Formats: sequence, structure tokens, C-alpha cells
Amino acid sequence: CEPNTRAGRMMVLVNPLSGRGQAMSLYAGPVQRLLTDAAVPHALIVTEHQNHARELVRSADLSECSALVILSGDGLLFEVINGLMEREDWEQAILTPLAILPGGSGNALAASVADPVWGVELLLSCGFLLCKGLVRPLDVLSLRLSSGLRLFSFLSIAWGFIADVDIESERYRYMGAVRFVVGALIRLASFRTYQGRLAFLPTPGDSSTLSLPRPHPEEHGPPDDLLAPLGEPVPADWTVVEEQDFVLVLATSHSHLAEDLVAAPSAGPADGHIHLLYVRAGVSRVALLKLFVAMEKGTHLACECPHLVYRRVRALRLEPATSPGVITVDGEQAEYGPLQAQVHRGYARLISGSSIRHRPTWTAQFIWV
Ligand SMILES: Nc1ncnc2c1ncn2[C@@H]1O[C@H](COP(=O)(O)OP(=O)(O)OP(=O)(O)O)[C@@H](O)[C@H]1O
Repeated sequence: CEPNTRAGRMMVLVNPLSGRGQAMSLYAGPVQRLLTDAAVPHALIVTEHQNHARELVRSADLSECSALVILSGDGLLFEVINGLMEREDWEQAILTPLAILPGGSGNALAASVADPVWGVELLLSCGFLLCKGLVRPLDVLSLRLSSGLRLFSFLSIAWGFIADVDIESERYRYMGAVRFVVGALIRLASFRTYQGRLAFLPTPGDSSTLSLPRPHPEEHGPPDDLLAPLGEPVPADWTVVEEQDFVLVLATSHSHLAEDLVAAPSAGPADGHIHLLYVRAGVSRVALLKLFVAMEKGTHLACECPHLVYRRVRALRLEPATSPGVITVDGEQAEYGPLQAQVHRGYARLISGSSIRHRPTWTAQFIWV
């Protein structure tokens, strides 16, 4: 961790519709008080529509911006990162310190950064970390879709059960975080499997770096040197998963999937791993339910469920055969079809504490600050 030495004001982006629609009151209450008390200069921007933040960040003057702060769910940060990568000066822009203040219903990154607190304490904890201003690297995944589109993700790729629950539970948004529980129970009632192919490059897998042609000079972002083009076979040292029937596939860069769901307990923000979990077809409803209950404490990997597989990987390819279907990237619905991804270690910057895991509660941090 290093102190944030960038001059200027923070740009605080608030999605007024995130979560249960309470983000503006969170800003006007605890967030503004905290930033004022800590004498942190900032400018407030309220997003007006989808992709507003992305467009704004794409063209903003970042020379006077000390950090981009997202008061929303994870989806707005996904937009901001992609907006930064769309700029002509993307190599510099992606180094702008980013920060999250939880305002959504899932808040995966905030919970990963400030675990083990939740709710208002999570917001305050993230607020204190923001005021303290220590910057650390953040892994970014580069994603290639079959349409040729390239995306950047900081959080997760999901297909199957988890992606369906995430999107189907949108209609219960007024319930807050409970929407995921309701969505999961409804999806369990109409339990199904998903066909497709999955392959990955296990960690460590340095030997597989390909000598691919350099990316097109106009393409933004680091070269994906671990990925063969979609449509060609994966490199020889990749693992091709034998099964082609799944209940879920989840690739995550962080420990938490939501405030109370710890999918990859050992994950760190710049550990250079994609934490890949998949559940093979054949798992019973009860066993799946038990896994999710265990995930509340992050103990699901110790359940010895024979259908659950966990691997640390550096790259993966997913080719869904079941159609139609849902794939989410950072909790947002993405184009459905084959995709592949590789991790770029520490490619972005995140304002967070010095020790990500087992942080003291915000009151203890207050004394510490
Ligand atoms: N004013 C707005 N009106 C409509 N959509 C918006 C607005 N501002 C942002 N968005 C879009 O809302 C989407 C969801 O944002 P985000 O994930 O940050 O919140 P959330 O969905 O409430 O969080 P969670 O997934 O945790 O519930 C993003 O795609 C973003 O582009």
C-alpha cells in the first residue's frame, strides 16, 4: 500500500437507483459528513442513466482528479473501469485510484475490502479507508467475447445458477440483499443444468505464454498473451474440463460475492489469480442449498461436496451450449456466448486498507486512524 499522492478533488459518482434507491441519502448523510470532517475535497456526480458514468469517465479531465469514488453497487465500478480503458490515455487513466462505497444490494468488492462488517458499518468502514487513502494494486480481467468485443472486469464472471439468480432477482430489488435469497429459492424450485465446455490455465501456468501477434495497435489494454483466439483450440497446457453439464460456473477475483457470501475466502485484490468454482451436474437441490448456506461463512470448500470444484487459474474459456442463457460480468448481464478471460495482475489501483482480511470494525479503525 502507498499513500495516494495525487492532487485534486475526488470525483464521487452516485447511482441514485442502486440498491433500494437509497444511495443519495447515504451520500447526504454519513458519506458527506465523513468527507467533510476529514477535509477531503470532492465533487458529486449523480448518474442519470446507464452508461452515464462510463461516458463521463471516458472524456473527463483526470489531471485534477485524486480518485474516482463509486457510491453504488459493483456495476457502476465496472462501467468506470471500462470507461477508463476506452480513453486514448488508457495506460495512465487506469492508474487513477478507485474506491467503492457500498450502495448496491450485493456490494461484493466493498465486502471483500472491509470484511467482516456489513450494512451501515460496511459503508463507514469503506468511508474510513477512503479517507485514509492508502492505494494498492487491483487485478483486472481482460475478457474476449465471440462478437470481438473486449471488456475489463474487476470482480466476476458467472454462468448458470448464480447468473440466473442475479438477473432474475432484479424484480425483487426493493427487498435489498434479501433479493438474492428469494431469487435462489425460486431458482432452486425450478432447478436445472447448463451444457457447455470449460477450460482453464491452472496457476502456475507460466509456460503457456503464447507468442501471439501483438494486438492491433489501436486496441486498448494489455496484450492477452495467454489466450488463443476463440474458435481455435486452447493451448496444450490448459486443462479441459471433462464434464459438459454444469449447475454453475463462477470465476471471481475477490473473496465475496455479496456482503454475506464468501465464495473464495483466500482471494486477495491483487493475488494474480482467477478463483474458479464450478458445480457439476448431479448435485442434489439439498446439497446445493447446503453449499450456499456454508458460503455465508466461506466454509463451503470444506464441505467435501464431490460436485464442487475449486481451482486457482490465470485464464479460462467458457463455451455455453445451452441457449438462451445468462452470463454476468461483475454482476451485469453480458452478451451470451463463448468468452475467454485472463488476469492482468495489479493492473488498476484501489483505495483500501493495508490488510484486506480480518480488518477491525470501523470503530476500532477510527481509533487507529
Ligand atoms: N440513474 C440511473 N438510471 C438507471 N440506471 C443507472 C443509473 N445510474 C447507473 N445506472 C446503471 O445501473 C446499473 C446497476 O448499477 P450498480 O450495480 O452499481 O447498482 P445495483 O445494481 O443496485 O447494485 P447491486 O447489483 O449490488 O444490486 C449499472 O449498469 C449502471 O449503469
